[in-house]
Parts: sequence; structure tokens; C-alpha cells
Amino acid sequence: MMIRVLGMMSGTSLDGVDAAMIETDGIRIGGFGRSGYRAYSDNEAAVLHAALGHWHGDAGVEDAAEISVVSHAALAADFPEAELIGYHGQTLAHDPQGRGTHQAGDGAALARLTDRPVVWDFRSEDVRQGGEGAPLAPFFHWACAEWAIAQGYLPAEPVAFLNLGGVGNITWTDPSASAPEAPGACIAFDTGPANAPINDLMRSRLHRERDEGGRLASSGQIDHAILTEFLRHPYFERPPPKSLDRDQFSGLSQAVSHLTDADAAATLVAALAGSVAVGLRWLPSAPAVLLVCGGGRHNIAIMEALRAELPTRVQPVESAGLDGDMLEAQAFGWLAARVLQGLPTSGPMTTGVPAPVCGGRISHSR
Ligand SMILES: Nc1ncnc2c1ncn2[C@@H]1O[C@H](COP(=O)(O)OP(=O)(O)OP(=O)(O)O)[C@@H](O)[C@H]1O
Ligand SMILES: CC(=O)N[C@H]1[C@@H]2OC[C@@H](O2)[C@@H](O)[C@@H]1O[C@H](C)C(=O)O
Repeated sequence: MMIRVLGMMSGTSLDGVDAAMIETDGIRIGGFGRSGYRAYSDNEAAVLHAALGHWHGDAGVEDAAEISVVSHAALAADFPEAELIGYHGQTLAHDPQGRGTHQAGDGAALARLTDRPVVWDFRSEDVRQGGEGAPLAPFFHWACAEWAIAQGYLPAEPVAFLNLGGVGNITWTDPSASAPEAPGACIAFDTGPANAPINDLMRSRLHRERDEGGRLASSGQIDHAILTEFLRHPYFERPPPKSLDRDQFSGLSQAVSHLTDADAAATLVAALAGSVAVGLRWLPSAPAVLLVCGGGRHNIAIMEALRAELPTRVQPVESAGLDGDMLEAQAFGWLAARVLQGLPTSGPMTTGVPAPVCGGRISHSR
């Protein structure tokens, strides 16, 4: 049965909360609906930044969780039509082989505040069973590919999605597979740092949130020595599945610290594109087209660098009829519907969990 779900996502770039309606039975996409966005205030963003890298019980984490719940509840109030809410929470720390994964926020509190059932804590069970806990959008990418083919936007062949948020992640998917957890349906992994180091550079040096349109990076020169050293990182040699914490590559920010603003931004963009290029070797076949979603596709310097570096057509995901700013929010709506049905949300080829797993907790409104 198709239901109307509100998916809500606040990603690692810490800019705010995305919300999007999706109609789904947890397998197929029936249709997309309205969407909304609530930016974090400067004060909220400062509290969240201060809590990065922290775990349950640490100082500042309660405040971060409360900001997450309250901001999601305020945004959800604009969507009375939602029968179910998928709530990702704010990732503060991610160390799947060590302490686990930490998304701040309380789905039970959100269910009470919104008077709707909420599916949340999507990643913990996967980690508990030995997976990376990320990326989780890949199964949704399979459904998107199937939808885009049915709508006539894409030919019926494997396609790849590149999400450029704070961190980058790529999915190769074969939409002819019977289910996203079927062997060979999806291969996915985090590619490397994406917008997070660029935002951090802009914040610390220029007190701006981002490099609008990539203008600063476009005016700079790449430092090739730094780029070469960065691409020697063992992460790129490691076969997938693999996932990253937001600040796992903090050495890159340090490496560009002596460069001019423009050269530092240009080098961070080149590092992003280079990490995607070296990641392509892990895909089963070269995709005819790479569909780019996430905020990074608004950065022209990034799109140009990808087009220069990759042996494949690079297009914003809008070319497949999809909304690249809302894809992750939609993903957590679709995944919430899956959890309600007990269907898998990740598997060996997306998170490395030994067998497909249904993650996520369900909290009812009363
Ligand atoms: N117009 C723009 N020009 C340049 N960069 C932009 C623009 N719009 C968005 N971005 C970049 O994209 C980021 C937001 O991307 P997105 O919302 O996909 O990330 P996220 O969901 O927070 O992260 P993640 O996918 O890692 O969880 C911004 O912080 C900024 O760096
Ligand atoms: C732990 C965590 O929140 N990871 C995020 C982050 O942002 C991008 C990349 O790193 C991806 O692994 C994941 O988000 C997307 C939505 C995912 O799970 O597919």
C-alpha cells in the first residue's frame, strides 16, 4: 500500500534541515510531493559544530539533540498530510569499527511533538551487525533509477549517483535487479571529503557559509603536490564498502592552510574530484552517466572539475527528473516506509553488513 511519508535530513554540512514528501510502499516510488527547508540559526549551527565528534553522554550533546528535535518538529508542522515521518537525526560522530555511529536526536520526542509515527536511528542496527552504517541512500537510488526509467528520463541500464554533501558518496545501481538487496543491485561507498572542508575554509577565513557557485575556487590554482599527497591516503586503496566521518580528512584542511584563499579552495575542489575519479575503479562497470545530487552540484568549480577528471558523462540529477536538493530527505522517507514493512535498508554491498538488515526504530505518537 502506498503511503505519504515525510523524509527529513540534516546532513554533515550542518546548514539546516531538508524535508520532502514521498509516496511509496517502501519498494516503488509512487510520486514526489512538496518539500521544505529550515536553516539552522547561527547559534544553532555553533552548538552543533561544538558537538561534532562527541558521543552520547558527552557535554553539549543534549543541546544538539534538542536543537535537532525542535527544528524538525517546526518544519514537520508544515506537512500535515504526512502519515509517517522518517527522521535521520544529526550525525555528530561516525566510527563504525570503534565507538559506533551517533545521530543526535530523539525520534520518540519528535513523534510526540508531531503526533505522527516516526522512524529514526537508521544506522545503529547495521553497525551492531558489523556494517559501516553508511551510506544508506543507495537502496533508494535503486528505486530512483527504476522510477526515472519508467518516466522515460533514463535508458534501462546501470547508472551511478554521486551525492556531494559534507562528505561524498557514490552508488552504482542496476535497476533491472529484482530488489535493492539482491546481489549485484547496488555497490556504494563514501568517496571522500566533499563540501565540509570547503565550508570550513570559508567559515574560518572569510566568515561565510560556503563558496557561492564555486567562484572563489574558480579563481584559484591547484596545488598539485598537496593533491598528489592527499590521493595517496590509504582510504582510496581500500575496496568498498567503506564510510567516512565528517572530519576524517582534517589533514587536508591543514595541508592547504598556508595557501591563499582561492588556491586553497581550488585545491579542495580538486581533491574532491580526484577522490571520485580514483573511486570509480571500484564500480562493476563504467556508468554511462553520473548523476550528481547534493549541494555540491551548485558549485560550478566542482562540476567542471568532475567533468574534466571523469571518463563519464556528469550531469545534475535533475536530468533524470529528480530533485538533487531533496534526494536525501526523500531517501529517509522511503527508508522509513521500508522499516515499517520490515524490509532491508542496507546490505553487504552498501554497508558491508554480513546480510541485508532492516535498520531503524519506530516510535509511535502515543
Ligand atoms: N549555491 C551553492 N554554491 C556553492 N556551494 C553550495 C551551494 N549550494 C549548496 N552548496 C554546498 O552544498 C552544501 C549542502 O549540501 P547538502 O545539503 O547536500 O549537504 P548535507 O546533506 O548537509 O550533507 P551530507 O550529504 O554529507 O549528509 C552546502 O553546505 C555548500 O557547501
Ligand atoms: C554517518 C553519516 O551520517 N554519513 C552521511 C555522510 O554524508 C554523506 C556520506 O557521509 C554518507 O555516508 C551519509 O549520508 C548519506 C545520506 C547516506 O547515508 O547515504
